[in-house]
Order: sequence, then C-alpha cells, then structure tokens
Amino acid sequence: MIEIENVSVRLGGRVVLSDITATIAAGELVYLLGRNGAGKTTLLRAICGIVRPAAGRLLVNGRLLSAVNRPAVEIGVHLGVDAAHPGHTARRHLRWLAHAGGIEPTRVNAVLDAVGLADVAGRRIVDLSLGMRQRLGIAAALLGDADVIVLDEPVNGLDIDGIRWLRGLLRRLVADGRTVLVASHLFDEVARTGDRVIVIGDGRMLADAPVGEFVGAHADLERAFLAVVGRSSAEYPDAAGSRVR
Ligand SMILES: Nc1ncnc2c1ncn2[C@@H]1O[C@H](COP(=O)(O)OP(=O)(O)OP(=O)(O)O)[C@@H](O)[C@H]1O
Repeated sequence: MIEIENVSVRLGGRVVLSDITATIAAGELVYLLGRNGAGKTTLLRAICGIVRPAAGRLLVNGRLLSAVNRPAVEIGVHLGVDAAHPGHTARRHLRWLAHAGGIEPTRVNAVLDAVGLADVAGRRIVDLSLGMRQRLGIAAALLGDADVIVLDEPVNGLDIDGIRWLRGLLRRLVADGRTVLVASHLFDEVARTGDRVIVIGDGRMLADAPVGEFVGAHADLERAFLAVVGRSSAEYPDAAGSRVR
C-alpha cells in the first residue's frame, strides 16, 4: 500500500506539488495522469524517497521508507531508461542494483528471464534498443520482489509485443496482491488496464476515481481528462487568437 498524506514538494524555490493526498491499495493498478510538467515524476520520486517533501508524509506498506532497512525489497522502482550506466551490461547493471539493495543475486537471472532479456544480458546498455532498455528498467523494478511497484511511463519504446507483454505483467502483479502505480500519457492503455486514475494538474490533485467513474458520461478517458484539466490554448491556436499557416 502507498499512502500519500498532504504532500507538498518544493524544487528550485518553486512549489511543484501542493497538498497531494491519495491511497493506493494492495491489488490495485492505479495510473497517474497529467500534462507534461504536472508533477507526476516528482510525486513518484517523493514516494521512492528520492525527493523529500516540504510538508506531509509518504508511507509504503505503512512505514516511512527512511525507517526501513532494505527499501529495495519494499518498493520496486523504474523511473526512466537513462538511470543505468550505458557502459555496463544489462546483467552487470542488475547485479550492481541487487548488491546495493541487499537482494539475493539469483534474482538477477530470474528477472532477466521475466522481462525477456536473457539473450541480450551480456550486451552493453548503450547497445540496447529503447524497448530493451525499457524492459531492463522494469526488470530493475521487479528485482526486489517488492509488494509495491512504481513505474514512470514504462510503455514508451515498447513494440506491440512488448506492450501486450507489459499489460499481462501489470495484471499479474495486481492479481498477486501487489500495489502498482504507473505514470502514463497513454489513455488507451490506462482505460484498458487501469483500476483507478489519479489526475494532477500544476502540482495539484484534480481527480482520484475508478476509471469507469472518471470517464462517466464522457465519450472516453481522453475527453474526461481534458474536461478535468482544461483544454490547452497551445493545442487550439485559433482560440488564442493566432492561426497556424
Ligand atoms: N530538480 C528540479 N528543480 C526544479 N524544478 C524541477 C525539478 N524537477 C522537476 N522540476 C519541475 O517540476 C515540475 C514537475 O515536473 P515533473 O517532471 O514532475 O512533471 P511530469 O508530470 O512528470 O512531466 P512529464 O509528463 O513531462 O514527464 C516541472 O515544472 C519541472 O520543471
């Protein structure tokens, strides 16, 4: 379970998140939605303990991560494909993470198999495709066999096989009773797989509802989202008084 209690975050002297409260329960796949710069990654970073809130608190399985001996077995995290050293091989990267996180090294081969990277585990990360690096990030999130999994835009770069594989993986994780929180811009995937959405706009919480309830009377999730966050003038230059030639 993830409990976000009245969390505010300041970065570079600016309030980036303001008074966010939400609970993500075990066995739930919750998507975090918001425009670019809304504060999604910052919230995920705060949950993982990378960013310290200016106010409020974040609990993972009822505890502050700072009070936990081995956070890597409490929460599995994938916050972007650039988190790995490009000169390391995929296997070496995961071995290093396992060592740093106090995780049994036998987990490395298990997660390489689980994400379909066993055949390229000896390749340097710089030589992996974007989709492969995405799978490597997901492997890192699975390494500690944690009950709580947090992923930032994990679908980017995956081909159709990868997308279908990830859908199955996410559903299996929640069926296992894990807590899964995913930031995404891909409304089709969210509508297809999500239990609930949390919507952030300009660092503020705009909605927290089951997907069906959130869509409500709107034609689809995208339209429901736009109704909540407001339409962008950049998307509608006519409305802003200028014309695209
Ligand atoms: N280290 C930092 N210092 C100052 N401002 C930051 C820092 N990191 C992020 N921000 C700002 O915080 C705001 C939220 O950024 P964040 O990356 O959380 O957005 P996001 O919703 O994940 O966006 P995207 O969809 O583009 O990934 C942005 O205005 C960003 O410029």
